[in-house]
Amino acid sequence: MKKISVLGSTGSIGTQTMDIVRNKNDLKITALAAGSNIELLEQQIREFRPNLVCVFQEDKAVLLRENIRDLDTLVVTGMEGLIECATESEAETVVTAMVGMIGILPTIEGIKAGKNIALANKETLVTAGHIIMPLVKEKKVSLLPVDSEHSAIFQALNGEDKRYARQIILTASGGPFRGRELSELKNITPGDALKHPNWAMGQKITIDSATMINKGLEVMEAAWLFDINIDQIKVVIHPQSIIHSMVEYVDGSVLAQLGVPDMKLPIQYALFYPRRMEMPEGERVDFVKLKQLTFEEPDMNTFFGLKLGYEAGRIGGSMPTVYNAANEWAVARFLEGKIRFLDIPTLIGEAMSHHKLIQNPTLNEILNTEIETYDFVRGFDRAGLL
Ligand SMILES: NC(=O)C1=CN([C@@H]2O[C@H](COP(=O)(O)OP(=O)(O)OC[C@H]3O[C@@H](n4cnc5c(N)ncnc54)[C@H](OP(=O)(O)O)[C@@H]3O)[C@@H](O)[C@H]2O)C=CC1
Ligand SMILES: CC(=O)[C@@H](O)[C@H](O)COP(=O)(O)O
Ligand SMILES: [Mn+2]
Repeated sequence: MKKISVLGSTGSIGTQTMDIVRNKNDLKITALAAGSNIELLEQQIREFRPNLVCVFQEDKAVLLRENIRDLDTLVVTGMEGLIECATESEAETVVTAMVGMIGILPTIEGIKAGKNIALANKETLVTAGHIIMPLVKEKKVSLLPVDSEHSAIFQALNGEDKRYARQIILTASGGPFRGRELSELKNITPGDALKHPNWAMGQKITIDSATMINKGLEVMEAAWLFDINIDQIKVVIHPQSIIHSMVEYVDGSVLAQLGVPDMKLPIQYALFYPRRMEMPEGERVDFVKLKQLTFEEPDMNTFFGLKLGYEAGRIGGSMPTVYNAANEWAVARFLEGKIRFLDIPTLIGEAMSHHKLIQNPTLNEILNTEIETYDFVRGFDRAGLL
């Protein structure tokens, strides 16, 4: 029986993780964490009976404590509470499925406590990969990707000598605006951008897919996970999202992982690796029905957020934090209807140009860079410069 803690249990990855736990006898939940959705969290607590839960928002934690006073589950709150869930004594693996840089500290503390990590929260690795990857080695824990592309790359590298990998081919759906010109993206609404062609996901990552900033983040995530140079990672548009990514080797051989677009497979693979578990109710790839798989070059002029992602990754240091923090701020404002779609990559570019690079930032410097970037983009917006 594997015991797991799920941070972000009420979200898209979190609820799919709970579906897997529900269908398998060999997983037990020991801790759960969420931001504020105590209604769903209470249902999860009553079903899975964890020892510990965290609700980040303090007033909601007070309410939840009251609502589950008939149970033994302990309710904690805030960043301390998230860290308690990440380090819960019985948990062997922590599923990091929170959205955003809030995941950095709990992930680091989980690793320090000897927990294996099933990583969905890509923002953590993008901003603090230089701290997390050496720590994973030092603590001899595993960090397995949940992100579909990175799970595919992991599978395509499995059993191979990585020195023979010539490049990683990271596939991208292209999002709902694939093929559009820059001028056609001016009046995009949140409703338009939330219609991903293939994947049902949380709002933030769905907007990131529409701007292709998700792919910029994923290029940096892959560089950390597979210890490979940014320029050995090539993004290719594959609108069907059936090939989840590929590795090309020096002899010209290309290994790919394919599957229907369903996150249950990479989540389950990360939880049970190296075992492959039955996915009984899962849909299968039917090549005859599919008929064709197609590929295109990404349009980095229209989707200039992706170009900025490569730039941030090449520069390194604190620049990926600026890229990520400006994006987190801008996506939240776009969803509130406060800024326009193209303001998202514009703000990232402005924040990157303004930033004074820190080469090898400490954790505090990363968190300060996040705050400074928020201040900068907020000020840029307030000054009417957008
Ligand atoms: N969805 C997907 O298919 C994929 C997602 N990812 C990555 O996985 C991560 C999660 O994405 P997704 O599941 O879509 O996101 P969702 O928005 O659906 O879920 C986010 C989760 O994080 C929780 N959360 C937010 N803020 C806090 C906080 N301060 N403290 C504790 N918990 C918090 C939310 O709780 P609450 O509900 O209470 O607000 C919710 O449980 C992201 O990094 C994303 O990029 C990667 C690949 C695919
Ligand atoms: C499911 C998953 O891993 C997402 O990151 C997905 O890849 C988003 O699709 P895009 O390829 O459109 O960014
Ligand atoms: Mn992905």
